[in-house]
Amino acid sequence: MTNNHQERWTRVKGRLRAEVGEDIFSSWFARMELESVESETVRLSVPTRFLKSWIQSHYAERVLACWQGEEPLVRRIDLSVRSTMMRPAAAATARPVAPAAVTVRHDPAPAGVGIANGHAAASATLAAATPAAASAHDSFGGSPLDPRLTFDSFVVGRANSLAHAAAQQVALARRGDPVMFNPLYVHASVGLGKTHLLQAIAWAGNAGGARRVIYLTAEKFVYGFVSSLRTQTTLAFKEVLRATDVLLIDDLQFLQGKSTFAEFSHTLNAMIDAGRQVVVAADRPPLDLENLDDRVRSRLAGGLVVEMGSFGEDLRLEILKSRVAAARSHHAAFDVPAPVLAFIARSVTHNGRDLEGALNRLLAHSKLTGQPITMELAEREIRDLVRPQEPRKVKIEEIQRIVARRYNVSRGDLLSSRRTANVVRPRQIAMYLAKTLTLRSLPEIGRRFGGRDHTTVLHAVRKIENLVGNDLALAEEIEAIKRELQE
Ligand SMILES: Nc1ncnc2c1ncn2[C@@H]1O[C@H](COP(=O)(O)OP(=O)(O)OP(=O)(O)O)[C@@H](O)[C@H]1O
Repeated sequence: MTNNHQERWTRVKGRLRAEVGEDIFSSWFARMELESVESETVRLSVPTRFLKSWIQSHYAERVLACWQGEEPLVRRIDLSVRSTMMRPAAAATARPVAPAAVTVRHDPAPAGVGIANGHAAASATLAAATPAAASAHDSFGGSPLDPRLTFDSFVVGRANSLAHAAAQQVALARRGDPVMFNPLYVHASVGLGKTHLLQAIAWAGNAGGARRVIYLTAEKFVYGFVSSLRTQTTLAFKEVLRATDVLLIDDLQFLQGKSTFAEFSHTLNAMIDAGRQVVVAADRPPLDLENLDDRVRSRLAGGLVVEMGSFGEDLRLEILKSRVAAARSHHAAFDVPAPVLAFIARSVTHNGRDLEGALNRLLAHSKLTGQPITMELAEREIRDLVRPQEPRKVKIEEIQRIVARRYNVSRGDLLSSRRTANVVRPRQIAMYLAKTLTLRSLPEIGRRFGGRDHTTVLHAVRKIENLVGNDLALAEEIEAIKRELQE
């Protein structure tokens, strides 16, 4: 590599620094090095996989554009993770890492509105995301962490206060402290903050460096296990997992494969028995996880199970305000009038992701046109995010309770093996409603009705379907139960 290349690299870094600001530059690019320049390809390296994937997903185009600003012929940036084994000199001349106190903020590009301190109380005790914590986490083989997802940026409201408090407790515990809830199981529908909360625990838990906290998506757990089987290093994989103080598993509903379940079950048991903390997030309660065997399911249900409910309007408004504040730290001209924020909080009711999407559109508009955000503009921009009210989600237990009450039997009767006519018909109606009003499969419904076979459920569903076609009174009765369940 020539001096010429190095000089160019210095200028490219200057451009990058000017574009993203000193904080972001020192957090993400300070340890990036030029490896070589070969005709149209520039090869760069970073020390960790986490840095690589973060830069690739958030700054790839920007790095390329900065190179092209210096050298128009460059077409491709090839980013690799450099091995410290191969380059001992690199360690000796290591550049200063960004100071631990730097709060990493997200690139202010329209695609991502950063998040500001939404919950001031947490910030005094829980450290913010730092590259140091990220690379520690990365070296344990965890899934990539998003520096925006910290306790600081997690807004607390009625829907999530219990989950938040439990998560903080886990994050603040010290090695050797008695484990209070194990496992901590958090469930919520899509986009209500499960990943945010788990990653906040990972950032805060790893910040002090005293404990080993690993965040893994279920997908990564499967991948880690399968690839360790392939390379015959399963023992090493197990050892890494079992040597962690806190294991965070996200999206458990995606866990796949019989041997992976067995491995998950061993890991869970080994960790809990050794007094180490496990935190699991999923989109449904443990009892509804159809793929797991009963022992794992009951072990998961045996700790603290917390549901995060849907956001109320107040919480939505607070989340929006905190995001506007974060965006303003990059783009000071971004001002969303209070009535517009109130309108979004009232209309975009679905989840955190839609709220983020709504604000991103307004931010993009503000950046690209420089025009003020008006109510008219907001109504136009977020029209497709305003969804009609979805019918309330119905739980199988509720169906059983309401059907039992209406037909004057007990819920226990519905689950029992009794076959008297006064119990058989309500049981069939309840199974029919479970199939038509929930997304549960036939085997799952069978299990929830006292461990019955799926063919029994199928028979019940068909039976009631036939009856309602001919029996008006029964059809009306079932409609009334449905209305009661949807209220
Ligand atoms: N309480 C909160 N405070 C601030 N932002 C939140 C909160 N809850 C959710 N969000 C934001 O909403 C978006 C979606 O959240 P997240 O990815 O954590 O949801 P999830 O429950 O894990 O969803 P999925 O089931 O799809 O995995 C993220 O941008 C997240 O930061």
